[in-house]
Formats: sequence, structure tokens, C-alpha cells
Amino acid sequence: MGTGAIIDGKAFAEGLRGRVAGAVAELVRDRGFKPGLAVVLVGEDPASQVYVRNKAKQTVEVGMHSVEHRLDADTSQETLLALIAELNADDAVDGILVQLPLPAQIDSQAVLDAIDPAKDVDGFHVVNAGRLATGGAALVPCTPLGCLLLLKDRLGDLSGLHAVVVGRSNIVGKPMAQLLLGANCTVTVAHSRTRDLAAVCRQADILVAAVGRPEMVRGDWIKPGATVIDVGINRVPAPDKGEGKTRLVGDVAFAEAAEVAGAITPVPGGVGPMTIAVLLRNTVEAACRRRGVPVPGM
Ligand SMILES: Nc1nc2c(c(=O)[nH]1)N[C@@H](CN(C=O)c1ccc(C(=O)N[C@@H](CCC(=O)O)C(=O)O)cc1)CN2
Ligand SMILES: [Mg+2]
Repeated sequence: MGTGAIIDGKAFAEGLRGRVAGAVAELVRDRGFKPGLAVVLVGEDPASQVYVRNKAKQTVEVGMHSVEHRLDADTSQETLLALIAELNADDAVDGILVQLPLPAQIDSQAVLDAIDPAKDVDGFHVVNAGRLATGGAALVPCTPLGCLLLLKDRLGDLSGLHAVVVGRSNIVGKPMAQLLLGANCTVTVAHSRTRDLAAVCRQADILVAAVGRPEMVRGDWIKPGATVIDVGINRVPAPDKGEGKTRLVGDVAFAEAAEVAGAITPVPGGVGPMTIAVLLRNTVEAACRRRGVPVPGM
């Protein structure tokens, strides 16, 4: 097997943002409303600050209304819930996103479940998770939906393929498994306690790695020709770049895996950029559904 093709998530995300911008322009022109997204950041986590800034910037770039709320790290759950209630009631806000992780004094799921499910553009509310699991009209978590879009773009029909998802988080692993089931894959969910994980991965036509362990999935875990989606974003020391320097790596040992895979997403530039592009798409979808307007093709 030669070197696998690189799946360019950055380019795909750029195309998706262009289609979202087209849909927003159409809604403004023909329906007289502009979708709006509110992002909420609690605390000063540097990575979260970057993500929230990029979300607000890209919201404006596609022509939508953007609202940003930054709260201190010691904000109480009560204060955060009061802000969510305000945003739920604000008609200019179609989507509400609370950046994760939240500080330890806050019960994350309680906050996520306080968001109006119709405005839950992250798809983390228990109602949207339930709808996704039962085939209803859900708002779907952005990262796994981004992975599915990349897979369909690469492979077309996924019916009958064996997909192995490594990781069982509510944010990626579980919704990813639901989406792949919905696309008629045979799905295995593996995790840190799975016995002979390498052998399980070797059965995969589609391998999705979402464990948060740098370069855990090795080249010899991959079936020749498989499509590999690497959700991991791990910052590791890079002494070769100089003292104290770091670099980003995924959950997959990229160079080894690319030798065996049919196609693979890189880190950075693979799944990561899809997350925000899908968030914008979900916001348009939420805005249209709330108003009973057909969702434009994106
Ligand atoms: N409420 C949410 N919180 C978090 C989510 C989420 O979807 N909703 N996902 C992640 C963080 N995230 C967005 O919030 C996110 C992660 C990564 C990227 C991205 O573009 N990554 C780049 C590399 C960026 C870098 O240099 O650090 C890439 O992979 O190419 C965008 C968004 C956790 N929290
Ligand atoms: Mg917590």
C-alpha cells in the first residue's frame, strides 16, 4: 500500500463556510432575518480563548450576528444559568454555545441542559442527544458531524463499511457512533478498556480516533486502504524546534499510518477546522427551524 491521500479538512471547511455565507445572504434577502450566535467563555484557558475568538470572527465573516460573553473563572453556576436564561429569551440569538471545558465549580451537563434545545448548536443537550440516538431531527455535535461530512466526501456511500470509533465521550465518540450507524455502517465503539485494541482497529474500514492520547494509534493498527479520521489535538514537547517549544499531534502516529491508510486526516488541518464550520452551519439550521423556514442547502 502506498502513501495514503491526505484529507484536507481545512479546504473542506473553507468551502463549507462559503456555502454557509451563501445561505445567510439568501435568508437576509428573501426572509428578512439574520441568524445570530452567542458564544460564552468562562475563565481564561488559552486554547478556549482562541477557539471562542475564532468562532465569533467566523460568525461575522459569514454574515451572521455575533454575541460574545466572557465571564471570570470563579463565576458561579447560578450566574452562568442566569445568562443562559437571558440568551434563551433573546430572539436575536438562534444559537448558544458554552465553550468547554468549564471550571470545576460548575456542573457542565446542568448548564448544557439549561440551553433551549432549539438553540443548542453544539448538540450537547440531552434532548438533542436523544433525538440523534432515535433518528429524530437533532442538532448534531459539530466535530463528529464534521468527520461524517469528510467521510462522505471521500467515500460516498458508507453502507456496510465497518467503522471503529476509539473513544466514548459524549462530545465525539458516542455521537460519532450514532452518525455512522445512521449512515448504515457496522459500528464498533472501542475505548481504553478494550482488549487487544490494535486487533479491533485492524478490522476497521473507517477508523475514528478520539481518545486524547498523543499518537496512540500506530501504523500496524490500520487495515491497508482504510480511511483514518484523527480527532485528537494534543500539544507535545518538540525539543527539535528549540527549548520549551511544542507541536500539535493527533491520536494517530501520522507518518506510520499514512503509509498504510487509503486516506487520512492530518493534525492540524484535518478535523479541527471542520468543528467551527459545522457550528456555523448548525446555527443557520437552528435559525431556520425556529422560524419554520426551510433550511437552505449548504
Ligand atoms: N462547546 C464546545 N467546546 C468544545 C468543542 C466544541 O465543539 N464545543 N470542541 C473543542 C474545541 N474546539 C471548539 O470549540 C476546537 C478545537 C480545534 C479547532 C481547530 O481548528 N484546530 C486546529 C488547530 C488549532 C491549534 O493550532 O491549536 C486544527 O486541528 O487544525 C477548532 C475548534 C473543545 N471544546
Ligand atoms: Mg465541571
